[in-house]
Amino acid sequence: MPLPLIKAVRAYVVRGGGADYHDQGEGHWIDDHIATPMSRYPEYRQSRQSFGINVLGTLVVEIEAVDGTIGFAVTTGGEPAAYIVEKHLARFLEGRDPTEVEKIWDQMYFSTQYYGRKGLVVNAISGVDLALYDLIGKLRQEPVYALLGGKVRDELTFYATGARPDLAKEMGFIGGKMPLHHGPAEGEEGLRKNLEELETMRNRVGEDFWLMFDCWMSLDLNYATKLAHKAHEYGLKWIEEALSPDDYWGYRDLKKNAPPGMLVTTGEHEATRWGFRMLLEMECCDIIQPDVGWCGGVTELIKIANLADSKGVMMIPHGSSVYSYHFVITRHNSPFAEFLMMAPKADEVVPMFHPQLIGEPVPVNGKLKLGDAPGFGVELNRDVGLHRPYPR
Ligand SMILES: C[C@H](O)[C@H](O)[C@@H](O)[C@@H](O)C(=O)O
Ligand SMILES: [Mg+2]
Repeated sequence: MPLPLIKAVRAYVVRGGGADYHDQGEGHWIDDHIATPMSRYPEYRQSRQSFGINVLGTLVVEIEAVDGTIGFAVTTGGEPAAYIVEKHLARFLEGRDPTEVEKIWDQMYFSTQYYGRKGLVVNAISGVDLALYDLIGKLRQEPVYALLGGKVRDELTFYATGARPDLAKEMGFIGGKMPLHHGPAEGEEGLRKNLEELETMRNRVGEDFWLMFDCWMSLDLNYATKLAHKAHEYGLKWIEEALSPDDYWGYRDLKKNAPPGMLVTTGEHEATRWGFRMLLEMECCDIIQPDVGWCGGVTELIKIANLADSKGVMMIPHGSSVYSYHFVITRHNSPFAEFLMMAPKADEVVPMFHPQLIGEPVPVNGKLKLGDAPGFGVELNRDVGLHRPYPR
């Protein structure tokens, strides 16, 4: 039974949290002296917003079918991504059958390959692809996880990312991923401070609760190797995104030299099956962490997840709210998921993409049973100040 054709594609931008979750107000843990590749410049060390981590804002993609049904999705991209959607990608959707996701993805990717391949362009493609799956689910009255082969487990289990893994333990999460606060530019003193923070949290959470460091691309191989070995004394479960996403050789060596039993993870800033094939075939990591809103969307994440599964590698998506939840629950090699603590003090569970998604589910006691509402099961909050910069 063919579905109603696509009538219109629209791209909006929104500021203030939501999918561009680094776009937060003053005093938020997510912008408090977190180590980054820019930390080598003291003026950009205290705040990631100072160098522009929140410069893009949220991209909202809406796809309307001829019967008036609307699918939508949000991701990081703002006005430049909206331009790419309206001026370049929309032509491959309007007038088409929404179920042609493979053909549409192929045309979006290869028509932009000369200036895209990763980053902003693939964020835009991802936003369109996610909105397509939301539309197909709404037209078929099925949740996206049903379109992907159905649940392989009854509920999702989460670790929490934030400044307070001790509070995350009290809230029922299986682990806490801490932002790394000091990079190589702060020398031995910074390394010592990193380890003191880890020791403090280990003493608060006990021996069995998972603790991880998220290094957000800030380290060099030598520092990362040293940190891994010293952190091993405190039972660090994994060291995440220690190096530049392009340094496949460094990740290969870090994984070889990491302490036995410590996991090396990366991938949130990697894109497409080709990027993840490189990570997998060079044996760069033990867990890949694509963001479904940045790696190419559901259509591409299916390919990425299957590549990882064929090599016995876990695929634990970077936190992206319902967009990763609907995928994770259908994958055997995704036994748990990430939840980003978006409360400023990481002391309470709030919806990750708040305030953009009406009905956005959150873990309770570290667990979540997805409902059977169509699509991704959420509606767009139209009171968030949607602006369409490139109307057609
Ligand atoms: C906490 C990290 O610095 C990032 O802000 C986070 O978004 C990402 O790296 C993650 O894995 O959640
Ligand atoms: Mg990360």
